[in-house]
Amino acid sequence: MKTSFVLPTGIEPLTRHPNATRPGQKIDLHHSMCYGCGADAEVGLRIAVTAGEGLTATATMQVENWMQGGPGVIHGGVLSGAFDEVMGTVPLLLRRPVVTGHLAIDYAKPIPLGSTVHFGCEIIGGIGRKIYTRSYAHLGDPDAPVAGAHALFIVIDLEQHFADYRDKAVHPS
Ligand SMILES: CCCCCCCCCCCCCC(=O)SCCNC(=O)CCNC(=O)[C@H](O)C(C)(C)COP(=O)(O)OP(=O)(O)OC[C@H]1O[C@@H](n2cnc3c(N)ncnc32)[C@H](O)[C@@H]1OP(=O)(O)O
Repeated sequence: MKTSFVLPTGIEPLTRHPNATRPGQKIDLHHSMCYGCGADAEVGLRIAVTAGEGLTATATMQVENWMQGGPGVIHGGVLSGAFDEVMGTVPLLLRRPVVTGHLAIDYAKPIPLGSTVHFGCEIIGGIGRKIYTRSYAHLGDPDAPVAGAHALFIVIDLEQHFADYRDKAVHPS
């Protein structure tokens, strides 16, 4: 798939954490009110990410009517959010919390409402706190991708990063 994302030189291979979620098992919820994965979110993508071998994962998302952009097809921003969620979850296989620094999406085909989007994702490697990932999406045939993505995630100190915002957090009612 065509992309203008340029990977830097010097990316080092990374290693799966020995206690990471086993292949075939769902990677634990980030939190239940998360727009990307939360079961209690008022509006959300409800994406479940399954660990694969090594530093890979898969996920699916149902394309619901509220996700419409152009007539009959998914909004590009929704797809972008889905890629962010899928790729942002995979660094949990390293047991390292991250936030997105840079996200680049390549849209190859329109995705109709009612589709099931299948995602594949892998960690390419890292440099210091920077973790590079790539992902692709298809509608059932992995040889016919409808979109692709690359992202740079930055490892954070979870407590420190959100310290100034926790009083704004919403909780399940
Ligand atoms: C979300 C909760 C986490 C829990 C995990 C559960 C997973 C659930 C899934 C969640 C999925 C959803 C996830 C979401 O949606 S996360 C929500 C969206 N993202 C954010 O809100 C992040 C906002 N940004 C920041 O907080 C800071 O800018 C961060 C923390 C990212 C870096 O600020 P910090 O002061 O700490 O570090 P630094 O500035 O020295 O940068 C460090 C290095 O990175 C390089 N760099 C930085 N930006 C870019 C860039 N754009 N292109 C290229 N490079 C970039 C930078 O040059 C440096 O490299 P080097 O000079 O050292 O070589």
